[in-house]
Amino acid sequence: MMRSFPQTNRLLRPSTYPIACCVNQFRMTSGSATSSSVSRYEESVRLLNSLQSNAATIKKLREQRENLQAMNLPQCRKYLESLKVSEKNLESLNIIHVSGTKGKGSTCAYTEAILRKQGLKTGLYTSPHLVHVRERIRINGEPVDEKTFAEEFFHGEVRDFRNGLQRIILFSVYDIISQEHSENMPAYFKFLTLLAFRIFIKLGVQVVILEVGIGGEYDCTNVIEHPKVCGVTTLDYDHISILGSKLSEIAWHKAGIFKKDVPAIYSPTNPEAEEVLISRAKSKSTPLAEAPPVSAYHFSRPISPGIRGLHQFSNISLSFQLVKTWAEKCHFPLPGVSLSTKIGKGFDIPSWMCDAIESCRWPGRSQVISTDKKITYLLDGAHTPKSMEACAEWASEEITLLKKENVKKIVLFQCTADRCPSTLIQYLKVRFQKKTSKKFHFQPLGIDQIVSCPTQLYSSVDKSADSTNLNASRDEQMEKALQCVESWKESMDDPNRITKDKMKVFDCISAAFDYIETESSSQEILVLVTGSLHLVGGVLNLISTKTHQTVI
Ligand SMILES: Nc1ncnc2c1ncn2[C@@H]1O[C@H](COP(=O)(O)OP(=O)(O)OP(=O)(O)O)[C@@H](O)[C@H]1O
Ligand SMILES: [Mg+2]
Ligand SMILES: [Mg+2]
Repeated sequence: MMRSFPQTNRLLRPSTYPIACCVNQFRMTSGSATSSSVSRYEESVRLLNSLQSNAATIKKLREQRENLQAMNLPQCRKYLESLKVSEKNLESLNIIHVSGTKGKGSTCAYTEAILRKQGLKTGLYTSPHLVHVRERIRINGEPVDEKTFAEEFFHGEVRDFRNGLQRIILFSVYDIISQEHSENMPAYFKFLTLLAFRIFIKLGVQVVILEVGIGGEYDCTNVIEHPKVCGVTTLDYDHISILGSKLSEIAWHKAGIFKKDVPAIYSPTNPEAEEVLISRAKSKSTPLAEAPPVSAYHFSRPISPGIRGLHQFSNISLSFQLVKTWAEKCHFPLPGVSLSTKIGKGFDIPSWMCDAIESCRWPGRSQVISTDKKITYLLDGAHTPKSMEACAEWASEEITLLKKENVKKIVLFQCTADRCPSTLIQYLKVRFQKKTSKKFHFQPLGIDQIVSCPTQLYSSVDKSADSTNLNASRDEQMEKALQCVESWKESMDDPNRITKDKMKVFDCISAAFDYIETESSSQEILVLVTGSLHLVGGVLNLISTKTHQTVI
């Protein structure tokens, strides 16, 4: 059924496409970098990857972090100005802005799925990607197509023959930015954020769900000044070298997205972090509420959410709050939902909303894939203490449900950036408490072997591949892989019984994947892939190319 919007609702009218352009008198199309053998899309990805900072640059930048962080937003404003993206254009996107440590992507995915169910044209901006960089920019839940991505990226041009002079007018993001800011090109994430805004505006989406990259206060998504509602998901320890090592410090950054008179809702957190959220909201005149437990809602029927795991219920509750608050602000009626319910309180969840929650797909998070090679993959991109705990709990339940208790279990694990292998890996061994018939008992995950590798897909780097990540050096990642297997051994009850053949390190994901496939020729195997979303993405990439299954 097509949905018609209230005529009076100015807010939901799609914006007009900004005619950002710059004139290049000198460049001729024949001189373009696109050759017939390289598609325009591949060329876009190669240029995008050239904006990634390599490991050595990141180290250098770290030393000047304070200054650089503060520069981020003023720079973004300059780029937007060059692109002729006005505050009004951004406001017309009716943005829902989401920060937090864990569950941002999942919360955004649920929020998007619900609003799309009501016929809205949605834009969704998330990070990181699993296989294709286009996954980060979604239109109506689907990754933006290659053509649109490439067109907005570079070599979008029209010719102007006025006054007998041929002028080429550029309108794509890379062309404009590289012409006007050649000395100061935005880095990868910043560039993608600008590109996403341009694509959303061009396609006239009616709502954008915008995931923060890192932190909030200084994140380039925070260039938006008038979101409709903000959300803060579960807080945990991550990016501590940037955000601080206390939850209260982390909360300060996350609350940086709060805006005057724009309602914000947060998932429950510890008292110190909550205090910071509340005081920052107060100083910014932000109406703030805590999302209630999922039991506060009245579901019209039992549901089986599209993203598995009990931890997802806090994300679901937050998405309900974001949707309802957004609808209220945009005067967009939600059938079966009373918009007058107070923010932070439970409300009736009609059956169409249950359908949306069930149909939501967010690969790489609590995902199960069985291949015909006698391998069951459990994939989850957990990479913080809380998410590793949630992952272990989910994996253990899944193993029981799938009746794979007695199957050989391998963990394919890597931990990246400033995260600590020994802190994270202990959760895989932890025997968590499971409640059965009013009794608690401990259930081990029963992992027999660990495999680790850098999060690089192949041993040689292809700079035009979507999966290219130059942020960490191969040597650093190999070092981390060795630490991972050692930490796993140390976490065992009897480390001396762990033999070398139970601890494998490979130089790329593909080599690790081939090893696991070979192992499965003689026995059934269950593989838990976790510790990094880049690792999970690489494995999904290999499963889909090698087994031709649709996995993302
Ligand atoms: N509410 C939660 N509590 C604990 N762990 C969670 C929660 N939601 C998601 N996770 C875990 O975090 C991982 C990443 O989920 P998701 O992509 O939703 O979060 P994110 O905040 O976008 O993460 P990233 O930092 O990678 O952008 C999942 O694989 C899952 O293990
Ligand atoms: Mg993160
Ligand atoms: Mg994310």
